[in-house]
Amino acid sequence: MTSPHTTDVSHIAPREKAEILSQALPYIRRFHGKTIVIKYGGNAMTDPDLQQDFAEDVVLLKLVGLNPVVVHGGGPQIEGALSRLGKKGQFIQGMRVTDEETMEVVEWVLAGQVQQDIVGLINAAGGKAVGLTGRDGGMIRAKKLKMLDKDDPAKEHDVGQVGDIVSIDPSVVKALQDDQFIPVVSPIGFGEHNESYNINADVVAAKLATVLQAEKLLMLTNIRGVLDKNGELLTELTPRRIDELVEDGTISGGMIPKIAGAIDAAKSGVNAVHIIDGRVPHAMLLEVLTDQAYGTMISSR
Ligand SMILES: Nc1ncnc2c1ncn2[C@@H]1O[C@H](COP(=O)(O)OP(=O)(O)O)[C@@H](O)[C@H]1O
Ligand SMILES: CC(=O)N[C@@H](CCC(=O)OP(=O)(O)O)C(=O)O
Repeated sequence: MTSPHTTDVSHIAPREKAEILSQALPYIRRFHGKTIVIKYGGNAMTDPDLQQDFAEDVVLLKLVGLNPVVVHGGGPQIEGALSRLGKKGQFIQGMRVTDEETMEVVEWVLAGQVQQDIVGLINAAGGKAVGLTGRDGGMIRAKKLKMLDKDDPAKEHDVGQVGDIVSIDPSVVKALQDDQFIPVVSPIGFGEHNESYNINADVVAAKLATVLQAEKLLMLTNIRGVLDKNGELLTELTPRRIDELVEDGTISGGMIPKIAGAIDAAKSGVNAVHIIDGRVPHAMLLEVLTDQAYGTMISSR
């Protein structure tokens, strides 16, 4: 019997199943030993069945010889915790304005709850996940983000303890990978005086992919990819086209830091950068192990 969320494949004959599996071989060979950074967005992780699929896919990729590194978000989960405290999140250009109390909530929700949920699911699926924040192993050094208004650069917004990445030392991630662990990273950095910073998870994923010289960066979100003004999926985007779409307001909100991170990673040598729909079961396997193109691919030029 299949579990309620699993697609029923009992009608497929064993020979056909074997054929389907064997078609993954060229991809497994191509990506064997390569690092794949997966940004798991807070909006993509709201369905428990999809979460389980996600964890199983991460384990499968690891067991066939790839090196997945998960960077998770948790925007909606932070929002839920804030509202229980009677607070409402405020965003400027896709970044959460983070006062001291909000920072405490962010650390607690991301590192204490979301990260540990993902670690538990991956471990239950047969992997060996280890949760980390940017503090662990001195991984993510940050400073206060200076945010200039996008329309009037003379104007500055105070977004509180939002971090701008100063440097990433990936040695702890590499050490874990070498020992067959799957790192699960929360987007929290530390400053000169040991203060914590809230960093957008897309920004962390993109920078980590660059520093690790990852083969791929997959950003799983709650939408088909980047859409144009008419709601049509844009399957490939260049930096120039992206500038136009941000300029005319087609790209807004949480898509701004995502697309900015995606361009940075593509320009810095990450071979393939994709924004894909995390609501599609096994979105990651489809993208990595089949020739099917999904979502939006961001090119470097
Ligand atoms: N042009 C666009 N195409 C697609 N999504 C967009 C666009 N502009 C803004 N968005 C918004 O960006 C959201 C994805 O960003 P975000 O909510 O931060 O997701 P995540 O939690 O996965 O990081 C979409 O759900 C959509 O509301
Ligand atoms: C500075 C900033 O905005 N940090 C984000 C961190 C979590 C995140 O990025 O979550 P998603 O990937 O689900 O959007 C926040 O506080 O919501």
